[in-house]
Amino acid sequence: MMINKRLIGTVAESKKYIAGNVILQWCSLAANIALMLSISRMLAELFRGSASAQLLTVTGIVVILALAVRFFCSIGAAKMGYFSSKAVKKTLREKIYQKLLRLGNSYNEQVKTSEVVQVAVEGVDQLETYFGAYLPQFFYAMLAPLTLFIVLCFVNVPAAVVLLICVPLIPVAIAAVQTWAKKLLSKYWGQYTELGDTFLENLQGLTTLKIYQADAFKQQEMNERAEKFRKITMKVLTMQLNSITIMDLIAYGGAALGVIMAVTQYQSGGVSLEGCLLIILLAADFFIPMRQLGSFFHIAMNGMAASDKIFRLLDLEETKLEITESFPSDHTIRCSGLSFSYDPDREILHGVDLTFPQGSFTALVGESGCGKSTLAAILMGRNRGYTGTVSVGGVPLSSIQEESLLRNITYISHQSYLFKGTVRDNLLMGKPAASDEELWAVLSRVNLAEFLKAEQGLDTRLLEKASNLSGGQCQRLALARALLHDSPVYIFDEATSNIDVESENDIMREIHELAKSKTVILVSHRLANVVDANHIYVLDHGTVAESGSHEELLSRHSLYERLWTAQQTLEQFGKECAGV
Ligand SMILES: Nc1ncnc2c1ncn2[C@@H]1O[C@H](COP(=O)(O)OP(=O)(O)OP(=O)(O)O)[C@@H](O)[C@H]1O
Repeated sequence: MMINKRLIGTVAESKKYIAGNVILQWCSLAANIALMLSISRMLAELFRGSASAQLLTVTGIVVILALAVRFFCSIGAAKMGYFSSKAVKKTLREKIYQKLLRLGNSYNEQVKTSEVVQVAVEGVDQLETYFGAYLPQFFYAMLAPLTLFIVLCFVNVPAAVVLLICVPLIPVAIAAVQTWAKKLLSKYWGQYTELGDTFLENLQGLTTLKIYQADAFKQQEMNERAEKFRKITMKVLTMQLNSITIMDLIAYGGAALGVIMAVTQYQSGGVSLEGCLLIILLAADFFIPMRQLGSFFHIAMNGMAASDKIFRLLDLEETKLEITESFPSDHTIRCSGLSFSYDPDREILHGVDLTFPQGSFTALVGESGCGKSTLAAILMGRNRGYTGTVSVGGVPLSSIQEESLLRNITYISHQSYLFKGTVRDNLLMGKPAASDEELWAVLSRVNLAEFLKAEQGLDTRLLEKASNLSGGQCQRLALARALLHDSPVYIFDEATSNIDVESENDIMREIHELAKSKTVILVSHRLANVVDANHIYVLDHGTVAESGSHEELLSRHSLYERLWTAQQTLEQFGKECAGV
């Protein structure tokens, strides 16, 4: 009945709160039994006309005491539920976070970021109710009917037996609905996320939709999806309401049966008037806990689905612990027979051999989709499932600790991430101890100092993803941060794509400057940027088509020369058009 031992074991701390919750609910039940016992005795005496003032006083005291116990117990139980939920949220979110840290740089190979966010936020929230409400109710729903059965056995055994037998009919009814409900719920969640994705995409691309007047069509598409979702939501609600009706029928039917039993037993002299009244007053209590459990059932189902997702994430294979090597001082990088595929049936790199000597300036060029960025991601430790060897100073890349690798190789792509905050905050990520003078010096190198001086200097605020800066300014700032990082190896992956010529020239000038003292790997589709490289690898469909210096490659009259001529013609044409 949806009790996941592994899940409970994972949040062991919650066990004591669940136990506390059950004990408090049980105390409340005991107080209720005392209350009903006292009331039924008083009613019987009143009926007989022999109620004494003393009995009325004692009943009054018992009523007040029992109500007070019930009040404090229900507050206590709610508190226990809260503590248990708190422990679950804290423990599971910490575990997910630690797992992500252990998965490291390459976590994206195994799980999508959106899934991690969904699991860590919504998934954990769903388990909060599972631990805080469903689990305590599950145990209490077993304990309560047994307690009442024992008490009523002292009053009248046949009535107690009939009531106890009727209780399991509720879980049987729940189990009958479960198989159908599971299928329906998984369909419901599928449509829910699908609708959410479409809605978000259309909202983000609204300007584009307006430009191409495709918004009406997209609206119609979204309406159709929303209508499908409405229908399935109604189905889920109908299923939930129907199952509640079935449970109510069993619960109140069972209680009515108990009442009938009590009355017939009273008529046949099998039970006293007090006993008969007590059975009538307590009959409903036999079923209420199980009925309550039934209404938590749907929450528990969602909790189970969420826990499956959480464990799938927690069970992902991790980087091996024996990875202990530091980044070697000789940082010549060698790839030999390197092959890589994202999908098993489509190989992207086919056994390439490349060398990036220490202190050299090497370029990777080739047509779009030939595998340049894939190679850069392998060198950064983001793509791990390769075959062949990649080594740094003779040490396999896979045995170098990720932290050490990232401290020694700085990667700058065309979409460098800048965070919301000040320019200073972003720059200090590169070198936390840097002084303001150092920050200004590096900003001057990337030609950003003047612009920032006209703003609020280092305290200039950046919006999320630096949306208040131009593309060129973002890249200059990202380069400044990378220069502060001061690592022996730099990889520039199309770092000057989609930016203005002036920014491109500034950035390229700095890259050339950097190449005098560091190992620089430059991935670029624009060949004019790689003319000065010591060595150029030309990739073609995942293989090294040719390599050499710019002059050597031109003299071969092969692929490089063809790409070079095509680009030169295009750029010349562009200049002429601009001149006209
Ligand atoms: N995450 C991914 N999953 C599956 N396939 C991918 C993934 N990333 C890239 N690819 C595929 O791998 C091939 C090489 O992509 P890569 O980004 O390395 O090329 P590139 O040479 O850097 O291209 P560009 O110059 O256009 O950036 C492409 O065919 C692309 O479709």
